[in-house]
Amino acid sequence: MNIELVKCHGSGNDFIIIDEMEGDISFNEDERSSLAMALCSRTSLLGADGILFVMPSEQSHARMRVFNADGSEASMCGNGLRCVARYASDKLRKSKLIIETMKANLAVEKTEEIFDGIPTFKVEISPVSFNVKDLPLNLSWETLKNERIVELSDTLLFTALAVPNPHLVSIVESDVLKSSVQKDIATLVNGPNDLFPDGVNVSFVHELKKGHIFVRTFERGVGFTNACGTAMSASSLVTCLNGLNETEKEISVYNDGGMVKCMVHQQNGRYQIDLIGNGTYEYRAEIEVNPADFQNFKLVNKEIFEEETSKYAKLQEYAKQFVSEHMK
Ligand SMILES: N[C@@H](CCC[C@H](N)C(=O)O)C(=O)O
Repeated sequence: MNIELVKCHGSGNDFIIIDEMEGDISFNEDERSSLAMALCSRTSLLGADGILFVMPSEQSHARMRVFNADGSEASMCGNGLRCVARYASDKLRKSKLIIETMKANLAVEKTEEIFDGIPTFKVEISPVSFNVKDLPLNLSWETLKNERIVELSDTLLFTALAVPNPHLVSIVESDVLKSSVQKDIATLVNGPNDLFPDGVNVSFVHELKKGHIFVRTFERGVGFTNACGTAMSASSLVTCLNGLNETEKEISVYNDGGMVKCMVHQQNGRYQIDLIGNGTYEYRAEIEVNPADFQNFKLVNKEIFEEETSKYAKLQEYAKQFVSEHMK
């Protein structure tokens, strides 16, 4: 069979978009997982952090399912939702849409450019829960906010939250950020362990200056990525809870792949975060696959979006410069 795809990224967190809207291709659950492992492998002809399947929805304009590079399915993906927002808004010619995800129907919209010439999308990140059961995190307390987990570190303070995929966030100094501590902790909680039976995305956050933070994430099912949208949203909320930032005020979130903006809203005791950033097309391609052997797929053609890539490089350069000037 032949599959047409679009390679897209949000802050350098890159995805293969496969469109199942028309019903001319579809996969069973094992095939989706095997396809993700085969196409996302960095040694393959494509390579990505995950696959985004765009499907028809009965209640929304489209449905997104996200599979990590290791073949596991995640309940949400913030950078991926911006990519799907771009794809679906181009396809359906609508600038505001609702996208069905595993646990919620989320509002997305094309918005003012975050940087010159960069197609920009605002996506809703919700629901948010601090209940450890929702990650799940096996602790006897109901929530974990700025607490030690002695099995992981004697000194760091962690906050656990589901947005609704699971996140463990710690605000750290730059020496900790530059050390191997994050990798060691993330490897532990994403292997066989009693605390996080389903694994967890682990983020270290560093304040660059008021209203500007740096976030690096080790993603469940992938490893370190250039950025993780749900993690940057969760981290922005954690900085508000810690008094570093304020709700209803824009927070610039820098990452290894660029920069996004987040705004945390609180209404009737519930949090919701706006994640605003690029949805950049890298290329369009067609592959030929044998469903019994996805790994040996052939690349039939590839059309690169040079202009988008070069415009995005300017944003990346700006973000890199800002981080190097403000990292204490
Ligand atoms: N990169 C994504 C999150 C993808 C899913 C995550 N690895 C998980 O397993 O929860 C984002 O931008 O949010």
